[in-house]
Amino acid sequence: MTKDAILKVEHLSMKFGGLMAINDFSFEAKRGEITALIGPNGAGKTTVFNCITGFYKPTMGMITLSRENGKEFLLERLRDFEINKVAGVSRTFQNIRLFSGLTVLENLLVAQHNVLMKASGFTVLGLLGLPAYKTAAKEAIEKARYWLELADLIDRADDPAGDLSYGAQRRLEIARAMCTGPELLCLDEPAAGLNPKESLTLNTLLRTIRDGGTSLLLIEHDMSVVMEISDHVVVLEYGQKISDGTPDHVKNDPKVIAAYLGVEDDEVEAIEEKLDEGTV
Ligand SMILES: Nc1ncnc2c1ncn2[C@@H]1O[C@H](COP(=O)(O)OP(=O)(O)OP(=O)(O)O)[C@@H](O)[C@H]1O
Repeated sequence: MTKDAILKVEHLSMKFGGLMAINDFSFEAKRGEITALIGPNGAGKTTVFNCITGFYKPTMGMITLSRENGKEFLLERLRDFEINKVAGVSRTFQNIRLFSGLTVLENLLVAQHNVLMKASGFTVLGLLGLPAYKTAAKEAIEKARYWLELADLIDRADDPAGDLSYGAQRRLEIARAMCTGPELLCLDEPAAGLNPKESLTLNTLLRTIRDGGTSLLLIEHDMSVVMEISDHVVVLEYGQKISDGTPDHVKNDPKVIAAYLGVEDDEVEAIEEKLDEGTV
């Protein structure tokens, strides 16, 4: 059975003044898969992410998110908080954005603030006495503990988030995003700055998230992570798609090799001709 697309990006363009950062870019992310968006520095990956998650309004194009219940949302028409709350898309950023003075557990409870406030009826009395609030608070703690276990952080639950190692802080950010119950999780360079052991722990966490039914879209420079865990890789160069397929397909695509090595277009064509002739 072919998987359906959770995210469809069609003819996306984004212009900054005279610079066409993204130029007629289309791709799909399938439900239940890890899709990686890769490309050399300045290729436009973060810009695409910012368009999907509502931080930028695209100059042109359509971004459709299809939820599991069949509801569809045109993300370019929603505001960033609606993309999270209504369309079920969560994201992390290149720079870690935790409350470093709060404990690890508190960071995950803050992420569930909306659910808790709703259960309180938005009143102080509600916070103190409503059974609905007590139930919601208990569920929020259970959910936080569940994600702390999976992120291998349960032993650090009561420590300030700022005391965690860099790799552990990255996992905490991902756990925090998962506490909002997304259908699509967008990760901006989750492996940046991690040591090899932390990278392996991250890979396990990301696979667990996918196997639990959440689709993932990630920007990543660390090819060991991309090739190891991605089901599907999309390659951008100068705001345009140059390759799209399985990790093996992309890894062997002369255009991708050329983009990363800085080879000229005519040299790529020469390599492609040789590949077609079977002489390389
Ligand atoms: N807010 C902005 N205003 C003007 N130009 C921008 C803006 N954001 C990005 N750009 C430009 O758009 C192009 C794509 O940048 P982007 O950050 O999306 O690339 P990237 O692939 O994420 O790069 P990196 O891998 O280095 O993070 C670059 O030329 C960048 O300078």
